[in-house]
Parts: sequence; C-alpha cells; structure tokens
Amino acid sequence: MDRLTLRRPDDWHLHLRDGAVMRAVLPHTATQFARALVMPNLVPPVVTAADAADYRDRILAANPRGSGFRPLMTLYLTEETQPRDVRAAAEIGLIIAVKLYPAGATTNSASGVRDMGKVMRVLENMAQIGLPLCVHGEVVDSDVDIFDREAAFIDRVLDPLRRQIPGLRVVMEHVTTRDAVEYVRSGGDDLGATITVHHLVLNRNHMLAGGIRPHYYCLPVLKRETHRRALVEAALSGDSSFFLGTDSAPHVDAAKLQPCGCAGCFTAPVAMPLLADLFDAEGALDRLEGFASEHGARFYGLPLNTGTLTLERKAPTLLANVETDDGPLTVFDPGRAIGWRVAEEGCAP
Ligand SMILES: NC(=O)N[C@@H](CC(=O)O)C(=O)O
Ligand SMILES: [Zn+2]
Ligand SMILES: [Zn+2]
Repeated sequence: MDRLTLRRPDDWHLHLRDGAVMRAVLPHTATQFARALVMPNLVPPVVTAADAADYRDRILAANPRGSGFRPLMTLYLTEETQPRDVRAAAEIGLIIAVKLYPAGATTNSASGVRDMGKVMRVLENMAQIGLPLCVHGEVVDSDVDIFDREAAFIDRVLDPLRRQIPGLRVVMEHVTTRDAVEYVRSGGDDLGATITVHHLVLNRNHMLAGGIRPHYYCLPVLKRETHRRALVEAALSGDSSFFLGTDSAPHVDAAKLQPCGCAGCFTAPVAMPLLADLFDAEGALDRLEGFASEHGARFYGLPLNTGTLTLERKAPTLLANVETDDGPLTVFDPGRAIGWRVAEEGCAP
C-alpha cells in the first residue's frame, strides 16, 4: 500500500508553548490533526478559566487560516484550584480535562501537586461531572529510581486514588512501561492512556548507547525494549483504552543542548508519517485509524472527525529543523529517515 487515507486524527497530548515557538510549531500540528488537547504547563501555568480562555485566543490567532484546527483546553491543577472554577470552565465547554503534575516531576511542574489530600475535593467534583483528569504519572520520591517512577506512581498514587474516588475518569499520559499498559488494560472504561510516537519507536539504548542523544531525552524517560514492545502491542491491539498523544514538547536547541538540558521530544512535524512508518513495519496500517483518530475521541465523548488525512510512501529522507524567532528546534528524530509524508489532498476537519 503506497497511500493511506484515514479519518482525520487528533493529538490527545500536545505542548504548543506560546509566542514565537507557538507560531512556529502550530502549523505542523494543524496540517495533520483536527484537534489537540493542549497542555497547560506554560510559565506561569494555565490555572484559571481566564488563563485558559486567553491562551485559547492566542492559539486561535496563530492558527493557520483555513486549517480548521481546534485546540481543546486543559487547566493545570494546583493545591489552590477551586472546585467551582473547574466546574464553571467545564460547563461552558472551555476545558475538557484537568492536568495533574506531581510537583517536580517534569518541565514546568513546580506549581503542581505535593499533597494529594489538598486536591481531593476538586477531584471528587470532577468525578461527579465526568471531567477527566490527565496525569503525568511519575512519583518524585527520592527512594525511587527514575526508571521506576511510573510503576511506583501506579502503586502509591493512582490506584489508591481511583479506589478512593470511584468513577473518576483518568488518562495516564505518555505511558512508558508494561506495568502501565497492564494497569490500563484492566482498568475499565474510566481509565485510558496516551502513547507517544517517540516511546513507540525508541528504547533507552537508543538514547544512551554509543553516545548520549539529547534529542531523545524526555519524561517519562525512555525504558528498556520489553516496555517499548508492550507499548507497540497496546497501540496495535485495537483496545480503545489506548490512543495517540504525541507529547510533542519543543525546546529550542539552546535549551536542550547544555549541561542540564530540557526534557521533551519535538515530534509534531513528523507525528503521523513516523506512525505510518511504524505501523507499516508492524504490518498493521489498518490499526492506525483506531489509535490516532477514534479511540481518544470516544474516551472524551466527542464526535469523530469527518475530514481525512492522506499519507503517502516516499523515498526515506531526513528532516530539516524548524526555525523560530527564539532559535532552531530540532525535529525528532534527527537520525531517522522517514518513508512516509502527508499528501497534499485530504480535507480538513
Ligand atoms: N514530556 C517531556 O519530556 N516534557 C514535557 C512535559 C511533560 O509532558 O511531562 C514538556 O513540557 O517539555
Ligand atoms: Zn508529562
Ligand atoms: Zn507532555
């Protein structure tokens, strides 16, 4: 098969940033995706409904004319978040989820949650109105090795929380381990998971063996091959609990290439071509539409897109960087030639 037309996909976990970087990265998402769930970890974070409305307006102002792309907004959960504010923002359709960052777990998470006890009232309210909680599922406890942070989060935080608030809808963001895949698989309809493109194609050897590759460094950090295989199996399985969230997380090269470099892989420009490469290699191109275009919308109770996206095979080529007024962004994966591209045709959302 040299061409593949699928229902227009959605990206259920995306960092658009703001300002010059947002203007440079947004068109790459808008040419592939109808909608994206926009992460709120700006500096300062998107904590109030007013913040979310302003941010949405800035995104729409930078949206390429005629793209039809729709940003779906989230609020950043803090220990001060008020249940009534969350309810009000959800009721007017401004937000479709709230994001939990354990404080210190990842980029711009300093305003996140230290004590889960302080956010229980908000979470109980969210369960009542069916508003999903998206979680960066890693503990930051000093006794836990960084490669075990996700598994420990399930045991220490997520599973107790879901028992305490039955009916709370949760998306485990960017799952990276077999442990998370198994937990989500057995978690029922109220539990879903996003899987990124980079975690589907790389393991930790790719990042660390034969030289350190800063553009592969993201959080949760890449894991060993058995975990990557579990993610691939979940994405190909047709299980609707698993859906695409690229976690495309641009940081200009100057911020990534330094003694303490930022975490995040900038995958947006190649997200769908790279996925096509992977699903093709696995002999499962027919599974791509469910994973990228259907399962997520069903989880969030939103209509499926009616537009399409066409991908076509091409001679494998390396990618150019994306320039911004703040400096260049290296597109993931700087070492990989990609054998698919987005075709001109196809209709927007
Ligand atoms: N994934 C990352 O490595 N980085 C994300 C934050 C996040 O999604 O955890 C970022 O905002 O840069
Ligand atoms: Zn995260
Ligand atoms: Zn992210």
